[in-house]
Amino acid sequence: MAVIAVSLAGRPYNVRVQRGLLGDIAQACGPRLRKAVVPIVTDANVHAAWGAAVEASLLAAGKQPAWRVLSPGEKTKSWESLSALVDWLLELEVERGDHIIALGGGVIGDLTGFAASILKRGCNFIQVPTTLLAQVDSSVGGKTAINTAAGKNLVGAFHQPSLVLADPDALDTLPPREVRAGYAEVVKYGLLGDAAFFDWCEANGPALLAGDAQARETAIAASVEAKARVVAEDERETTGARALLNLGHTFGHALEAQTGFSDRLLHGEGVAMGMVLAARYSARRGLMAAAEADRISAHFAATDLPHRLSALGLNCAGETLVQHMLHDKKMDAGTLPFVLMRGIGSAFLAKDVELADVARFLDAELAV
Ligand SMILES: NC(=O)c1ccc[n+]([C@@H]2O[C@H](COP(=O)([O-])OP(=O)(O)OC[C@H]3O[C@@H](n4cnc5c(N)ncnc54)[C@H](O)[C@@H]3O)[C@@H](O)[C@H]2O)c1
Ligand SMILES: O=C(O)C(=O)C[C@@H](O)[C@H](O)[C@H](O)COP(=O)(O)O
Ligand SMILES: [Zn+2]
Repeated sequence: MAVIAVSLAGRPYNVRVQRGLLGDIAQACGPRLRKAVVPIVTDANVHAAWGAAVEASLLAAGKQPAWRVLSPGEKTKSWESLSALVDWLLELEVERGDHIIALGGGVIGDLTGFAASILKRGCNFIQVPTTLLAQVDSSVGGKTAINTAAGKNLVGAFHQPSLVLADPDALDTLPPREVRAGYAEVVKYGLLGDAAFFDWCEANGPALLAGDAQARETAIAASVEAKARVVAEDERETTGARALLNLGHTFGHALEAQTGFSDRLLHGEGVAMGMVLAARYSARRGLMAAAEADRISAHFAATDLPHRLSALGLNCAGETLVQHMLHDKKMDAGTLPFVLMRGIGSAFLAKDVELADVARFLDAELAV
């Protein structure tokens, strides 16, 4: 069990990592659930797996869950879902001081957090992440968003939850492919700033993916601690510190867009591929030893995550991927800063990257 504080001036909150939390959710939320009716947003898979346990806990505490069960998948992060969700919350007469519960993966957390941010100019919400990705990354830090036709997370807000409840047992029902996708974001913390944690991933990643409870808890707590530190330093991604959490994402989001935000490539899979590309591009520019980039690629090969661009079957040119990148939120006065690496554990923001060079690099990667 771990409790990690996200230290934001005036709005600190805790992330509780504890087995069995889902069956004890009413207790864990405590007086935050101040009314008899508790709005819970989830998706159909999560509801089928964990709805009964959550409902039993609430009923035992004299609460009545009001369920909003959405379609699983990235396409649910849309204007349509947002609009319908906000209308539903208004019908429920949710007040600013109430807490909306987001029970699910990053899709549910991002959408519900965004709805909470705009409802009555800002309502409380509690993140109850049920995927590895959401437990190690998306439930913490307050980035909320939907996708639009132009790209990924292009409409959203910074809106922090008031509590995060991460139950590692929730991962028992998560499909292995989703566990692997979430694991990519775990590895990210090692690559961006903690070489020893990457060593830990190499040694323990396979056990984690095989279901080792101790490895999971260790990875979740270490990841949340790393993210909480960065978020406390640069909540709104203004100083450059938080931008490092975007390692692999400029490439990854372009790949997600090119594959139509579909099951062809999950977010975490795109990030794994994107981190390999960031490493290989860093090596190409002489910033990082090629052997280090190969080591990253080998770890994703060993954990069955994407590591070769040509294997994705994209059937497009590098320039097409670069066009997607032009929508990246890091774009600044016509230039796009890239998170590159000087080595494993040493990511930095490079502001001198030429997109034409990135397109040539991607053409070469698409060809091997
Ligand atoms: N806000 C952030 O800081 C941040 C960080 C990383 C990723 N994200 C976003 O998160 C999203 C990806 O999140 P995700 O990988 O959690 O995907 P997801 O929310 O789509 O969940 C993955 C799949 O697992 C199912 N599922 C969830 N929990 C389950 C459980 N316990 N048992 C069985 N099935 C379960 C879901 O129904 C879905 O089919 C992307 O949109 C990404 O952009 C946001
Ligand atoms: O919390 C952050 O900051 C991150 O960048 C975490 C990422 O894993 C996450 O996918 C985030 O949503 C990407 O942010 P974006 O600003 O590029 O949409
Ligand atoms: Zn991500």
